[in-house]
Amino acid sequence: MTYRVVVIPGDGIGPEVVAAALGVLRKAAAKGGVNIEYEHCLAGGAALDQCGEPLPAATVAAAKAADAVLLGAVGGPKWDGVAPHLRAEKAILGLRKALGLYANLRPVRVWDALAPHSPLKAEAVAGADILIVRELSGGIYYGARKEAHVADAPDEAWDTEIYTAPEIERIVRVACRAARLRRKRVTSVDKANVLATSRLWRTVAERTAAAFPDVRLDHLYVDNCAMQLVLAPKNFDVIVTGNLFGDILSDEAAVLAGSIGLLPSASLGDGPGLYEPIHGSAPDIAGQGVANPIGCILSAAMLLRHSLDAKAAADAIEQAVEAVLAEGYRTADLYRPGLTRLSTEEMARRIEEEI
Ligand SMILES: NC(=O)c1ccc[n+]([C@@H]2O[C@H](COP(=O)([O-])OP(=O)(O)OC[C@H]3O[C@@H](n4cnc5c(N)ncnc54)[C@H](O)[C@@H]3O)[C@@H](O)[C@H]2O)c1
Ligand SMILES: CC(C)[C@H](C(=O)O)[C@@H](O)C(=O)O
Ligand SMILES: [Mg+2]
Repeated sequence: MTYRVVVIPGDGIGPEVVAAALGVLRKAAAKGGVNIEYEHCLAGGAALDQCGEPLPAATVAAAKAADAVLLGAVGGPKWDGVAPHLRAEKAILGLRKALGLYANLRPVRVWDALAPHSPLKAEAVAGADILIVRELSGGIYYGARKEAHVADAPDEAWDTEIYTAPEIERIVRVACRAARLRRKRVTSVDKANVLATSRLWRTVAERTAAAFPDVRLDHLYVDNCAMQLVLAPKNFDVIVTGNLFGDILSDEAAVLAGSIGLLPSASLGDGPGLYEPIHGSAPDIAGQGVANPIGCILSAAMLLRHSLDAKAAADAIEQAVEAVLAEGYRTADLYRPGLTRLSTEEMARRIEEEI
């Protein structure tokens, strides 16, 4: 059979890391006998420039009809002044909603070769291996808001956080199932000392996890979690949390790994999955060929594993990344004297060769 993958390069470093990841994906798929047809689509600022809207209907239709979507990143200062409904970031939020992607898996793995790169103590981060399970289709991202174009000088704005019990149940189930395949611990993160949504979250998390007696559930307030993540990252196995807290904690956790350019993600629902690095369009380094493509490359590995049932090809990519890092190859974000510095494209080619 032939799988269909929609490719959305997006903006800034998006097209650079997606080109790199596609080379690696093609190599791993060819070696593993996985047939893939690719269709390139527009979203974000690139779509706004070409079609006048950040998420064209054709992109949504193609994504819905595909087996999976690989996305780079969207947004950037060029489009920051547009009306709220035209913001490039709306493309991501719209796509997640249209595809019903409620479970965002953000694995944070500290590769042995990179522990010394962390600004934290190498012995504190070495071996840390955390899976952040972020609720992706609800919460404050999608609640009602009062919003006006800043150009109209509004004097008030608000956002609303809503969570329902079924939304919380299904994401906690995802976390518990994932924990069963790992170290059987789930930390649910909320702000239940202040927020009503968090108090519901905590109650429903307890109730849901009771059906997984082999999994140990504990709770942390998000402010404490932010601190514990950098103090004692090895105490975490699976973290399950809401949309906004998951967004923030995953960028923080990238510091453990050494660079945000390393972290992949899978966004899953009942249809095609969306795979993207957790970083943004990095306008400060776009166009220089220095972006770290590994987050996007590992997202392609997650795509193979979760949407194309191609575990061996996914493993091959992850092993190649580990080997290339162990051999001392680094993009600019992780470069140190004595190691070998590679461009975005060179890093991708090195990983392809390793496969
Ligand atoms: N999924 C997405 O498309 C997504 C995610 C986050 C941010 N954004 C958008 O991206 C734009 C820029 O956001 P930001 O600057 O806050 O976050 P960012 O993640 O783009 O960049 C933060 C910092 O990390 C660095 N960085 C990011 N990716 C890197 C990589 N692969 N290799 C090396 N360094 C890397 C950047 O150079 C920058 O210094 C904004 O418009 C934002 O809304 C999009
Ligand atoms: C671009 C933005 C909408 C997005 C989010 O907040 O979900 C990003 O930060 C992410 O982490 O994927
Ligand atoms: Mg983010």
